[in-house]
Amino acid sequence: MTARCDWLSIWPIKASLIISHCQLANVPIVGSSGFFASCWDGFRFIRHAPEFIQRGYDMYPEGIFRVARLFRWEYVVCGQKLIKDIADAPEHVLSLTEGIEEVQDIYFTSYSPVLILPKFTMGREIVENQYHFDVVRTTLSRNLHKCFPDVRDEIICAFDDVLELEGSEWKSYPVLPTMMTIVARVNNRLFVGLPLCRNKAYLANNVAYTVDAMRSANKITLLPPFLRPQNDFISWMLNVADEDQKAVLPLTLRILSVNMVSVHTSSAAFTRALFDLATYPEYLLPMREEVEHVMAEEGWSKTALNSMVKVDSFLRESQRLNNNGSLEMRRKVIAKEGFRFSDGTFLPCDSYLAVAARPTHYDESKYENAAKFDGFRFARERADHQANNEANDNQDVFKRQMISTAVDHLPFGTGKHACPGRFFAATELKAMMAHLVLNYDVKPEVEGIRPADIGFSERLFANPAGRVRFRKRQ
Ligand code: HEM
Repeated sequence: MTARCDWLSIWPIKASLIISHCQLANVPIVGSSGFFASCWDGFRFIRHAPEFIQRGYDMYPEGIFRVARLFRWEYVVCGQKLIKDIADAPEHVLSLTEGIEEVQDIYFTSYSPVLILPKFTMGREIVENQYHFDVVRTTLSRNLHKCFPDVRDEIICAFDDVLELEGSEWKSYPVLPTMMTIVARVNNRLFVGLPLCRNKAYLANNVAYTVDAMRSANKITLLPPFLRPQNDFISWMLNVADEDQKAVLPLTLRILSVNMVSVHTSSAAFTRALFDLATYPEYLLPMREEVEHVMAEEGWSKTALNSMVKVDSFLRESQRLNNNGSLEMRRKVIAKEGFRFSDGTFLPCDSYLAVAARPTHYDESKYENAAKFDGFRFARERADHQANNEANDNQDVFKRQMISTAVDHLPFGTGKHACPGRFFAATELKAMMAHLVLNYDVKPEVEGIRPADIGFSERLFANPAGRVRFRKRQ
């Protein structure tokens, strides 16, 4: 099952690259190895990627296989040990930025527009100096406690303004665009503060280009530091940016970049959780009771969210089953000397690889009844974990919370590039879910039917037309 190279002279694109792979990468192929047959597989992959990847996973659950894409091979990595090799590899060996650039020509991954758009529209500076990601990693996460009242305030106002519910009426909403509006407002309360975060033109422009953010940044940079407003992302960036990065345009591009990386991902995750809630309504009351109980004991705070173990478990389970697609953790080997996995498999420089995330999440050896939505599976595990630790007087932290990444739980990736925004995302989504179950009733548009994800190649998108009905809690 090794690659044959005789046809490569007529392969129009990247032939030299593929030739070098033929010579060096001794990795089994899932699909066909002949030229025309693998071209055909490249096309078939667009419609049947999940089947190809699942088939490979079933054959090599602890190994690496490759599948033909239109113009290249994709190396797909499975199993705890090898995923950990990727997780531990530094950017100058396995590059996330370059791994993602390739797929952008065809479509955006959920989190990657920020990583690719810069190359074409914002200049290399934003890619080469990613200090705004360090701000996400450090200051943003550190400020979540302090900023939580703002986040909560924005959640309440945004749900009120966007859902516009009166009395006991049920209203049906397309979930994805509705949640995108809410998430964009909540995120921007933290990124640029009031009143800009509620400015419709600004929010709408965000996915295009943020003219208003530019104006706002313009005004802010004109102010002396002690007059600069608030505790928000712009002010955190101003604290660490080099002098030449404090100008309006660079700051605006960074805000745009953080918006792009955060709005789509968080709204897609919440949309899917809502589809799950409408499909399995039996989870609503237990979560409502939990939120009421925690509120009564602790009030609304970031710390109180830690006690909402059912809400946390529900969101984690929803992410497990509804990942963005079959593959995650895309990388390109950029080290000239290539990359060797701990099992000895060698991938040459310029190889593209990714992890078989969805098959991992659906693997029966990793999760009991893996294909079944079990919203409180992690809450039960947490209770067991606590009971055992009390018995052993052991202070081990429970590692299956929404923010915990692992080689068998990859919605945020894992390792060196694990999503640094997940602490904010989890805070926001848990607070939104708590607010929702406390204040609204939810039911599906069509009883028993969950809006199907839209698949393209290995990607899965939350159905943008999928609707759910809401009314004020009765
Ligand atoms: C539910 C919401 C989110 C999901 C599912 C998600 C998912 C991901 C994934 C899968 C990666 C790539 C990991 C890898 O390849 O190893 C990533 C990277 C990243 N995410 Fe998120 N993300 C979310 C929210 C956010 C938010 C809210 C922010 C910012 C405030 C953010 C900022 C980033 C950044 C900066 C990176 C690049 C990290 C790096 O290059 O090392 N994400 N995210």
